[in-house]
Amino acid sequence: MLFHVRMEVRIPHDMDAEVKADIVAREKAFAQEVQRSGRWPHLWRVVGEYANISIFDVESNDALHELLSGLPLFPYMDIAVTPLAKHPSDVNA
Ligand SMILES: O=C(O)CC1=CCC(=O)O1
Repeated sequence: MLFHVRMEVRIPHDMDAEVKADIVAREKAFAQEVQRSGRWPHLWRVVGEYANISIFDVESNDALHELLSGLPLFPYMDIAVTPLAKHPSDVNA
């Protein structure tokens, strides 16, 4: 199942710099591990925002929730999920 996911990062401005750096480093390592597994085929920065647009390819809603809630930045992100279905005019469908 494919999902379009928008993540807006909202780290508190008063977070300790070392704590922030550790969370961001763990986020990167986790994200790259999931990308290498094939379950996170697209990760794009939204121009001008501390936000990303991602495509996930996972087996279920529950699998996506488990993955997203495992992100180290999860407590500091606003996340919007859009489930995707095949478009009847898609020549690749
Ligand atoms: O910086 C972001 O958009 C948040 C994030 C998601 C995966 C990652 O490595 O950073």
